[in-house]
Amino acid sequence: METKNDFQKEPQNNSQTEPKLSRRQLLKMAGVGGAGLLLGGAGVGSLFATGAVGAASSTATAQPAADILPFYGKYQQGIVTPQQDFFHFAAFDIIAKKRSDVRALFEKWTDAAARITQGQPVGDESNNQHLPPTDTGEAIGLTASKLTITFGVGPTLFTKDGADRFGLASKRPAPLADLPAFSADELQAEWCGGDIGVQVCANDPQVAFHAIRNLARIARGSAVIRWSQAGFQRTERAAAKPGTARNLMGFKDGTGNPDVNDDAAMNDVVWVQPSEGPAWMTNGSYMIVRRIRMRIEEWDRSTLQDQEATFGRARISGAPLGGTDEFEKLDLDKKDASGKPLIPVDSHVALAHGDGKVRILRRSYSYTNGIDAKTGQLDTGLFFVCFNRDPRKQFVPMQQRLAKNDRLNEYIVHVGSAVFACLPGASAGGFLGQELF
Ligand SMILES: C=CC1=C(C)c2cc3[nH]c(cc4nc(cc5[nH]c(cc1n2)c(C)c5CCC(=O)O)C(CCC(=O)O)=C4C)c(C)c3C=C
Ligand SMILES: [Fe+2]
Repeated sequence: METKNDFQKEPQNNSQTEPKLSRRQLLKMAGVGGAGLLLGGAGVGSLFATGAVGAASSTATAQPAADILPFYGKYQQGIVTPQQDFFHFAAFDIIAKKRSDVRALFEKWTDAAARITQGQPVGDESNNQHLPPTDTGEAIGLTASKLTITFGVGPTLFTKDGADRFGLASKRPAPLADLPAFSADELQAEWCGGDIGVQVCANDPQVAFHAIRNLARIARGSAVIRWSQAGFQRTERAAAKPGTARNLMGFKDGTGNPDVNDDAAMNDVVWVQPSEGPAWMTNGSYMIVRRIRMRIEEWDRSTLQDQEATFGRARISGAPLGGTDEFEKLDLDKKDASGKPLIPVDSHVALAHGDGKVRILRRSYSYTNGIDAKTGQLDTGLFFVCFNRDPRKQFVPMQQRLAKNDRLNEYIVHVGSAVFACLPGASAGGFLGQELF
């Protein structure tokens, strides 16, 4: 596919008769660093063109195949992909007015994402001394680091304040509804919503940041970042043994996830099926993100017994209480000698598990954002991410149970929330959202 972002466009006019402006003035006029780059305009374009110098020095980095995940395919990467070490999430709001502009943005984003996930710079290299570099450069010399970029569209892309902004209202799938308010919510507007959600994961934090930064740069004039959050888990290198990562409360987090290698389970839990409609969402998935702050100062003062009863699992092994192995079946009927359930009925796993019939795929990361200036407490927690086929039947009832009775609520507070319909994968030559826009 040949789509060029605004940084790749070559000047279109070589006239030498334009008034002389300093390079700095030209860059400002052109809105450099943003999509306002009016290179088609005669004056700016011509002067830039006359200044092209220098032989292009390659920024290509030899890429070990093991560090590259394919971009094109039936599904988007970053959903059933084994979890990478670092994460960067950005919610964007569209400022463009026309559906064709949104479509053009997705064409450009697809092209950029297809390149950077393969360890290539955004767009073709250019050594034009009078233009900003096409790529921002901080990933030069770095491997692709299993970079994945997963795009989703939020309910407000379809209707906002009752208005059918882009003529897409009739295409909104019913499961892409605003989440209901949950009883324990303390949501803050600055961590909520977004017309588009972009999840970036990689085994290097700079590679992940580079992706978000360049997508935002390409979007300038069409979309702006509404909020963003970086996240992490332990790196594979730091782990003495491979295994489930721990969250910031010190517990293994992810044990009870369905097996991402089990296609039947993924079709049941994650992927929107052809029968479910609309067609543009087949092989997509709904992504819920919740920014959940942990009151870790309180948590760190609670006893081990209380901590284990809160989750219903042992801290060190990760086994269900009363068991010995992390992956043994969760048996909520097991009782102690006095007839009391070994896994408390109000523990996190008991409530999340329910009858075990409704599942979600979690893909969360820890986050830390310095301190809360008002309280002096750490602003840290879990950036909860999950994928499901229909949030109304999966995430929502589960979170309703948790919000009402979960012992964990004493130590956490949900401050951010958003829901996105993650598009199906794109095929080479096509672009993400092609069926929608
Ligand atoms: C609505 C969905 C869920 C939210 C929100 C949530 C928040 C949350 N979870 C932990 C830590 C753990 N969760 C664990 C298990 C678990 N959690 C959910 C769902 C939500 N969690 C599910 C579906 C499950 C699995 C239940 C099962 O069937 O076994 C565990 C235990 C280990 C594991 O299975 O991953 C931990 C630990 C935190 C800290 C948190 C919010 C900050
Ligand atoms: Fe959980």
